[in-house]
Amino acid sequence: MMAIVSPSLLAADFLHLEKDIEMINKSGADWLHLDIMDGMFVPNISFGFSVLDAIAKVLDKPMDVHYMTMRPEDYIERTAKLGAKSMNVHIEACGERLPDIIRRIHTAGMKAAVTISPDTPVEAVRPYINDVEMVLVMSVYPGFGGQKFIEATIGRIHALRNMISECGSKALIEVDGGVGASTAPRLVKAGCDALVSGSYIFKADNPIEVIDSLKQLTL
Ligand SMILES: O=C(CO)[C@@H](O)[C@H](O)COP(=O)(O)O
Ligand SMILES: [Fe+2]
Repeated sequence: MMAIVSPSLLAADFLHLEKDIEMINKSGADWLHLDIMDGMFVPNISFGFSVLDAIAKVLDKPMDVHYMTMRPEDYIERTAKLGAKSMNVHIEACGERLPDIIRRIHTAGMKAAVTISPDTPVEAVRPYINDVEMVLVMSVYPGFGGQKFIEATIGRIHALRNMISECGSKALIEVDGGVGASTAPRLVKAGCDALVSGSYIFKADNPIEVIDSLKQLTL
């Protein structure tokens, strides 16, 4: 099976977003990854619904929305209205509200992904592993694109892959941060199903070729 590729729009040219969305539509990308930040959960602010609404009108690919916000549950219905495929919420932000948030994401018709930052033990997702469609593993500290990949992520992916098979879960594993030529093949080998990649794709001379090269990585 080919790797799922989800380019992260955070690294796009925000003055010419339409051009980048058209490139994504033409490319072999499976999803488009959209990073929402609130300046509280992470020390940065990205973009909000006015931008998401505009993108939804021209995008042909499913939206993979990554909420780096303290209260992602306040935006479940609006995210579903956009037509988003999945909503990724951080376990560190949701705490004991997580089971209810997962239920509400499902009721709104979306897939739910539980997301873990680099310092959160993989074991923290075990209670939810049979309730979510995906686990998003951060391989950088959330908040900014273009950071260096944290090597310990490879071992975390192995551990998560084992947990998923032990529990008979169907959850996909997605990884986000510093994914590029030297890290992607090792991540896929360790058990990742889906690769989020921002700078490596959008800063390339030929992003469509880069997306294809990531897709060629077989699971
Ligand atoms: O969620 C985030 C950052 O918080 C990511 O989605 C980044 O946007 C990935 O960018 P690169 O590390 O691939 O440049
Ligand atoms: Fe992200």
